[in-house]
Amino acid sequence: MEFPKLPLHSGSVLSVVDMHTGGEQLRIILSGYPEVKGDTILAKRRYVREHLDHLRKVLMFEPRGHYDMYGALLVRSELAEADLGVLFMHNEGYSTMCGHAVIALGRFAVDYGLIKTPTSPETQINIHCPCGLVKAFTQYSNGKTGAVRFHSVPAFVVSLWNIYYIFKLFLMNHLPYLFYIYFYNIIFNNVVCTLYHPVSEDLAFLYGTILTDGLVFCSSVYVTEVCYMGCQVDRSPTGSGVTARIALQYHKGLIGLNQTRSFKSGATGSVFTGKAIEETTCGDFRAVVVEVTGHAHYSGVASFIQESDDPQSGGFLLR
Ligand SMILES: O=C(O)[C@H]1NCC[C@@H]1O
Repeated sequence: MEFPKLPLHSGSVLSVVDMHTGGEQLRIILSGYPEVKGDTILAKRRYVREHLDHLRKVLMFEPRGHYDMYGALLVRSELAEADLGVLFMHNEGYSTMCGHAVIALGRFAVDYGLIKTPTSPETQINIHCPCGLVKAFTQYSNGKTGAVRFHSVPAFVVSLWNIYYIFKLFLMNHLPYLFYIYFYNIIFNNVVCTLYHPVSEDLAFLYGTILTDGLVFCSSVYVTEVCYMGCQVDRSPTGSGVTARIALQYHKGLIGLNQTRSFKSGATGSVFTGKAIEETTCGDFRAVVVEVTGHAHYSGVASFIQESDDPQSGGFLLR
């Protein structure tokens, strides 16, 4: 059956590539955004929050997205060693680190030619995130990209570049979605503390809560649940959450350098691995660099439009 061609739409078109990492969606914006101003990545993050937030809602909210949608906007980085800069977005605003997005972008950067001469068996991609420079390494052979591992920014206890609360609750797999939302609300409404970050005030906020199965003493597969900002539930084991858990386990002496642990998402069963690879510092804190590995896949390509007479074209959320 042949369909007639749609008439041309007026207004701006936002083009995207959709991927997912262990089930967690990433919408990568290809075109349609105006120039993002700012001399640094953190200034650019402030700029999009102040001037372009309507576009985040168009792409993250319904009817084009949904409550748990996640997005990445590629921007120029001020760092000479960066191959690309990225701003992350979700239902509430703009996060500072996102591991599942870095894993997806590791493939995307090679497949979409952002890296001019990819190397085998791995290609390094330096991704400038708001939290700092994250090095991704993408498996690449015979023109095909595969698994991606990345080296985090320094992670430390009691706070992290992305700040997480970690709870041991001896959870069973696959608890109802509403349970996580309920738990998240209890934590976020009752935990009160002042957070400090040695590098930038922009990074001093509570990013998420992690519910764990409590299996810290053995190396079997863990269950990790994350209810993060805006009460979204991550479908993947959460790259920054794995970073936080490895940093905590290293800090407690439960693991040594280069000891790999596996983390399974309680939501979907997808797995990331993580290990501490180097001791370092962040301000006065003793910190570690963590390597996280996972797989991402493509799920779609789309062009989104807003019709001028559509009262809901700016997006809305339903839970
Ligand atoms: O993998 C991660 O780090 C992220 N996934 C969604 C929320 C977190 O930033």
